[in-house]
Amino acid sequence: MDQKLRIAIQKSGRLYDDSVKLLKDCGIDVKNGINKLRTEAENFPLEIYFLRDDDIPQYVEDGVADIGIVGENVVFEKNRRVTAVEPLGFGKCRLSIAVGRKDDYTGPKYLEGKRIATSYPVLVQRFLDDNGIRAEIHEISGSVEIAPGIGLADAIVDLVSSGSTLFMNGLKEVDTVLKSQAVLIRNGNLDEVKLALLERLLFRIRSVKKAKNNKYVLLNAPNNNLEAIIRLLPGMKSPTVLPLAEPGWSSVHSVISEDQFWDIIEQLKAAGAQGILVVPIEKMII
Ligand SMILES: Nc1ncnc2c1ncn2[C@@H]1O[C@H](COP(=O)(O)OP(=O)(O)OP(=O)(O)O)[C@@H](O)[C@H]1O
Ligand SMILES: O=P(O)(O)OC[C@H]1O[C@H](OP(=O)(O)OP(=O)(O)O)[C@H](O)[C@@H]1O
Ligand SMILES: [Mg+2]
Repeated sequence: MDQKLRIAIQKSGRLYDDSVKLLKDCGIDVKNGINKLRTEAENFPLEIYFLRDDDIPQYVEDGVADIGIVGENVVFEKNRRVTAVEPLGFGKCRLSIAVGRKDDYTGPKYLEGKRIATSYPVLVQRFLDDNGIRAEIHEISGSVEIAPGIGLADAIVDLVSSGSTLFMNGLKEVDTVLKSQAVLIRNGNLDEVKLALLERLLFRIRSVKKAKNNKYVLLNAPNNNLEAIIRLLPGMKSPTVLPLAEPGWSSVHSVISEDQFWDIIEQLKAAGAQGILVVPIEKMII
């Protein structure tokens, strides 16, 4: 039987939708029957295990799964011997310290002698050690934001993205212990066949990521300023330039990265570009 790469992803929760979508965007069909914890992709040699995210680093270290998708926060907390191969750009959050809205946090020293509730005792202890602080850690597995309000702790360390959970519970974010996003991790001892499958998958993941970070741009440029406009547009090799039916004008096609996008568009307009169309890219193979 041909070997399959075994991937562990979260069964349900914050990373589930994006993990399945990433595989779909890579052209891999994942059929997840309700409550089915294991499935096989139809068009790629991939077997998918649906697990609690906390367990994924251990499964990958033990080689029960070859690769996994999990938050960096969990990878660092669990401290398993796995290799992070690719950041995935979703599940972005931060592990932050929060205290009561009226508390006067002055810096890490504020935590000296205090009680801290968290689901991340390892990362919190490391933060305390790095800052030379002694404090009492209360490990709880969820609903951490409730702890100060019910007298269980003076401060918490928990995941934050919009900050609305903290706000709803009368807390404020005062310091960040770790910034995190979902990553692809792998077992350290994959054989050649598995490594080749991983390379195929990674190639697809990188193409999908690149496409998300870039836009296809089409615009009309006056020929008398074409050189200046082309200089603003690097493109994958160089921009495509086609003559328009109207004399004196050209159609210019190119690719712009998301982070430079608005800057370049403003400069293009200033250089006389008109009818600028911006189109999402589905895959980008370089
Ligand atoms: N508010 C958030 N915004 C963005 N990403 C988040 C947020 N909260 C958590 N994450 C990321 O998603 C991961 C999974 O979060 P989730 O809350 O679903 O975990 P969980 O409750 O521990 O799930 P499980 O049942 O699998 O143990 C976290 O480890 C983190 O990497
Ligand atoms: O800053 P916010 O956008 O409010 O997000 C923060 C919340 O998100 C996560 O919980 P989640 O909603 O995933 O629930 P869970 O802890 O029950 O898994 C995290 O544990 C926080 O409680
Ligand atoms: Mg969990």
